[in-house]
Amino acid sequence: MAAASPATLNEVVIKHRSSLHPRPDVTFAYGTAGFRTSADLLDSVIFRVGLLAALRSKKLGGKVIGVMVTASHNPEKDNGVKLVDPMGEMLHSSWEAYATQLANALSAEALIAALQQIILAAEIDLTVPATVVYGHDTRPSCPGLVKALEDGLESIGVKGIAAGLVTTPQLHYLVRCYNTQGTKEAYGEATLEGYYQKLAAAYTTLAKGRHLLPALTIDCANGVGAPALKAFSSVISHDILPLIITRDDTTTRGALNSECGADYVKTKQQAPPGTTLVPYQRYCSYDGDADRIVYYYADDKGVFHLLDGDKIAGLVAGFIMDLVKEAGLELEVGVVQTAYANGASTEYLTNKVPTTCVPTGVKHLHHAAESYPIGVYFEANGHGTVLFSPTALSTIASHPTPSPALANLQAVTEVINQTVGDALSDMLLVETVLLHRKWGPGEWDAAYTDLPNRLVKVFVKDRYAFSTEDAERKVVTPEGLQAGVEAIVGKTEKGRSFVRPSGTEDCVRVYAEAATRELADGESTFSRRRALNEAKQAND
Ligand SMILES: CC(=O)N[C@H]1[C@@H](OP(=O)(O)O)O[C@H](CO)[C@@H](O)[C@@H]1O
Ligand SMILES: [Mg+2]
Repeated sequence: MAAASPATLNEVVIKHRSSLHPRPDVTFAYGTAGFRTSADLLDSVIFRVGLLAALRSKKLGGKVIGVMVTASHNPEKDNGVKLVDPMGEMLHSSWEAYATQLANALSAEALIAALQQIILAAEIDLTVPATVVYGHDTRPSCPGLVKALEDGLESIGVKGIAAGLVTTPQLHYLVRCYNTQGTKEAYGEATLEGYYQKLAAAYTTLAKGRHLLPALTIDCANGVGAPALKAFSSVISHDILPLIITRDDTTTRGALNSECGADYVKTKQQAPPGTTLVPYQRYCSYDGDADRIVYYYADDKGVFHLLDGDKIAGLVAGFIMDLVKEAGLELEVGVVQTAYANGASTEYLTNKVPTTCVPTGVKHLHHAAESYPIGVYFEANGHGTVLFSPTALSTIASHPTPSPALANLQAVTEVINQTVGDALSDMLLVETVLLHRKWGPGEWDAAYTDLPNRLVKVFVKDRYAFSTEDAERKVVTPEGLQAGVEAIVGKTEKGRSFVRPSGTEDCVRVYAEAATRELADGESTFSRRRALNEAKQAND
């Protein structure tokens, strides 16, 4: 057992170390994706995140807390950091304000005062030993920022466990493994090798006796997904999972997320330039930290088709429902989406399963999915996973009648990363369903046709002038804007449009969909103009 820590902060050490990580003249906010901005502004923030992670671990009785240094799909010059709570979930929202408070403390003295306030407010016993595991993506700014994090940890007397280069979902996996080892909820071995072996074993079970699909081509966004996927493919037989790994250049400066990756493909609705799509072959793209995935293919006319998070949710939910039924179990499957889910997907899903719509951000989806025995959640952009409740897991494990469906369901619980969306693990689940259904991308896509849609950014003076309700589907302020949007939507066939402030960028997002491309474009133009007009008045 680790020795107890001193009951007070070593203020001299913290002040001195903090002076080595001076704060720039910028206001920071811990948002939907933690702190994320230009990498050259983050040194002080990450030093302070080290302090906060240690406090969080102490608060939770010494449970292992995770810190991931990444800026996901952002350009290479950016970076970011987020904290991971003990079961591999996002930092509890009640602590986001503490993170913001520490990041914005103006001086070393103010930092100490902020720490003391948090210790008091959260009733933290400093004598509890803390453990923090941390990892990073492939950005060139990571080594320096990780050093700042280690300085933060050391200055509060915490050693930390370096996980090194990892995907975001691998870090979440490790955190959960550390905190559950030796218990009946043991999630796996707390090593990358353990992660790869767990997924490989589950997929091997699921693929057994099935006819192989042609190779899947993966665009790794020139990010950390590339080394992870290579490590994974070395532990699984190529005969079971033939892969063609592309966009795997993690050394050329500027290559990360540049004209490739899940965000590029989803936003541009096209394959990365230079990719020749062979009709009806499967392609997928990860994002820069490999927690998102989208699939796509070309039909025989060469037309591009996107199979995004909504399509994955539909595919996966249908498959799991069938397995549950075949295994003779009674477990409800529910799907969680956000307002960005294509209206056609929502219509398709609500006819089959209970669905919930929640505000943008994984923490909202994850939380809502926990209320179902089996909760499938996906953002349209490809971030999502499947959660099995403890009751569902024990029902599956203890079911008295063995069957292939039961064995497959059990393997699905292992192949899917239940801590957070995981491109690699989601990919294995999609491949599983296609194998079992004997489907190519065309058959998968046939479930429903997406309504044409448009997502645009609107730059306003103050995005905080925009507030929403009804899971962000209605804008409350600026006043009058919602009425304007509704007037346009009312006149549009299958029209739907909403306006909300982004939680990660300094802009307002406008989404519109309609029966035809022309109508969707027109609707988005009107909504955008209305948003600009109302914002002008609200911001003046
Ligand atoms: C429309 C869209 O894709 N929004 C993204 C984006 O959030 P915004 O609040 O829209 O900036 O970043 C989030 C964090 O990565 C992600 O969860 C979300 O889906
Ligand atoms: Mg990501």
